[in-house]
Amino acid sequence: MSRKKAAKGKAASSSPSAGGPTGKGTGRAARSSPGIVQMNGVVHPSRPSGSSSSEFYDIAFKVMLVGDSGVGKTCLLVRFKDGAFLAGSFISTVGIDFRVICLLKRLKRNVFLFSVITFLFYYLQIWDTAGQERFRSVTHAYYRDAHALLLLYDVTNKTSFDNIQAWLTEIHEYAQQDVVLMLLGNKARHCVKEVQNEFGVPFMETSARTGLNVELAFTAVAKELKHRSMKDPSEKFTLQEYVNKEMKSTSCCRS
Ligand SMILES: Nc1nc2c(ncn2[C@@H]2O[C@H](COP(=O)(O)OP(=O)(O)OP(=O)(O)O)[C@@H](O)[C@H]2O)c(=O)[nH]1
Repeated sequence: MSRKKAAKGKAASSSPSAGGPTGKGTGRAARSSPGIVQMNGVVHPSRPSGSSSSEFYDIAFKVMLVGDSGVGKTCLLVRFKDGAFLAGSFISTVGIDFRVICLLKRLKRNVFLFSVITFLFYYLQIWDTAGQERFRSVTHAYYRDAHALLLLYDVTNKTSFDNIQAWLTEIHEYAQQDVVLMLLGNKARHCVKEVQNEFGVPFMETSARTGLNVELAFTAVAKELKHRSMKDPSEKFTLQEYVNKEMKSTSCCRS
């Protein structure tokens, strides 16, 4: 169990399969009562009451946060899940931990003369890994069934940037070939509208401290995963284009 999480009373897991549901349509297994989804001790609001279950379906994806120790993986996850910044002394993650986050998408369809609103639930099972070298063999085991990887570096720490290539090599070796990959430059101090990167993977800057682009990073990955799972070739979606468009349309200069 992660010391960091233990200190904060969060659940942790010790085996790659202990996380429960991943993959399309399996996110319902741990629902305990109407309105509540409980997965490994983490409780989330469920579907709106009074709605027919046939109107809904769930998709669960396993997303992993990887990158050097101290780049802000845990803080990014906490910012996304709780909307707060973990300030204070830095306690490194030990091993691996995960949290389940429910994203709700409102879909409007026209059926005859009526507009039908349905809700699509995505369960993102987000795994926070230890960045320290000594835990690398443990985290490799979890890459295999990850649907998406968010690779973080710290924009204020050149070594963490220099290590990206090594991380990419590792990812190509252990993760699935079609894994969704996104590079995040965390601890950004300014609003960055659009940045190119030399690694040929979708990229954006984030700040767990201010919240800059944090939600966008996760929702963009969820959208890409959803798009792939729908297998609808008529619907074109490009992760980098989506991110660039969203960044242009939002006023993100908050740091
Ligand atoms: N200024 C700033 N500091 C940050 C940001 N994100 C994280 N930090 C700080 O960076 C330090 C490391 O953050 P963590 O989230 O614990 O780093 P980690 O990547 O999970 O580290 P490991 O668990 O060792 O892999 C902490 O002191 C955080 O407060 C950010 O966006 N801006």
